[in-house]
Amino acid sequence: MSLELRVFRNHGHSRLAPGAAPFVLLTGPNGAGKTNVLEALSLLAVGRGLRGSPLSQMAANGGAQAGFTVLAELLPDPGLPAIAIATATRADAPERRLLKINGANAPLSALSDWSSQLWLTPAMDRLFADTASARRRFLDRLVLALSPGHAGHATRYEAAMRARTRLLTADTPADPAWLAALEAQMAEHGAALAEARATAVSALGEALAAQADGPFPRPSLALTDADQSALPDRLRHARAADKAAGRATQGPHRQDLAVTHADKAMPAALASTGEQKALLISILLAHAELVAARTGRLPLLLLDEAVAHLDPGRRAALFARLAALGGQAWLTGTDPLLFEGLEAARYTVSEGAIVTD
Ligand SMILES: Nc1ncnc2c1ncn2[C@@H]1O[C@H](COP(=O)(O)OP(=O)(O)OP(=O)(O)O)[C@@H](O)[C@H]1O
Repeated sequence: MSLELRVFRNHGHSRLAPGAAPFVLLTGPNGAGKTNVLEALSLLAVGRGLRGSPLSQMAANGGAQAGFTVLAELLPDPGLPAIAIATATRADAPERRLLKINGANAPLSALSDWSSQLWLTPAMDRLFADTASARRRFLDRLVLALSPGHAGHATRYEAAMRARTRLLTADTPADPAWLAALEAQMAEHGAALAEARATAVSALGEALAAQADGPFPRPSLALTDADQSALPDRLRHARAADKAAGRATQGPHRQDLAVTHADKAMPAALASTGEQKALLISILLAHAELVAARTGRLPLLLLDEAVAHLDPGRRAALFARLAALGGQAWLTGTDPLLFEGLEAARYTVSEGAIVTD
C-alpha cells in the first residue's frame, strides 16, 4: 500500500509507502498532522471520513486556492495487481468528491468494492454516552464491512424520508398516492437496513460471547426496535404526528445500538473511560476477525491515539490480536516508546510533513 496527500489539511505533499507492513506507525507532537494522514486514508472508504468533516475543510486552509488530492495504491490479494485509487476535490466545487479507480471515473459507492475500514478515534471515547445517531453511524460502519449494499439502502431510505417530510410539511395537502409510494420506498430500504443491522449485531454478539477470557472486557450488544416489518402501517399512522414534528418519528433512522459491559452486567455508558475504550477495542477486534472469516477480506484498521491509555498488558494484547489478524493497522501516538518492539513501518510526522525513521 502507498498513500499520497496533496494540499490536504496541513500536508502540502506527503507520501508514505509502507507496503504490506502489518503495522504503520505515525508518531510526532500534537498538531503535527498524524490524524490528518488517517483521515486522508479514511477517504478511501465510503462515507465522509473519520472526522465526518465537510470536504471543503480538508483542502489546505479551507481550499481557497486548490482542492485536495489523495492517491493510494492498494494491494488487494497476494498475486493480484495493485489498485490505484485517486479521490479529489476541485477549488470550484469544494464539496464534491471525485473518484478514479485505475484511472477511470467511478461513483463513490465503488469504494466499498476495494476498501473496508474501521477506525477508533479519541472522539469516540464517549460513544456509549453519546447520541443514538453517533452509535448508529458506528454500527453502520460495522455493517457495511459485512453487507456492502448497506450504504445504498441507507442513501435511498434517507432520500425517500426527506421527500416524504417535504411533502407532509408543504403548504398544500400531500398527494396520498405519492405519500404512499414514498412510504413504500422507506419500508423497502428500511427493512433492508434493519435486517442487515440485526444480522451484524447478532453475528458480532455470538463472536464476542464465544471469545476466551482475555484482558479486554466482553461487551454484549443489542439493536433497539429491531423489527421494522410493520413500518408501512407505522408510517401511515404517524403522518399527522410527523407533519407536526417536521420529521419522520418512525423507522430505522431511530434505531440504537445498546452496549452492555457483560462481565459487570452494566450499561457501557456507566463504565470508566478506560473500560469504555477497552469495550470499543473488543468490538473492533471481534468485528475485524468476523469480517476476515466471513468475507476473506481484512479490513484496514485506523487507530488514532488508541493505546495511550491502555496499560502495558492490554497494549501487548492489542498488538498480538492485530498481528494475528494478518491485515494492516495504522496507529498514531505522540510517544514512540509505547510502540517499542512492534514490527512496523515507522514515520515521524512533523508540521505536515513525513519523515521516515
Ligand atoms: N484545512 C486545513 N489547512 C491547513 N491546516 C489544517 C487544516 N485543517 C487542519 N489543519 C491543521 O492540522 C493540524 C492538526 O493535525 P492533526 O489533527 O493531524 O494532528 P495530530 O498530529 O493528530 O495531533 P494530536 O496528537 O494533537 O492529535 C492543526 O495544526 C490544524 O491547524
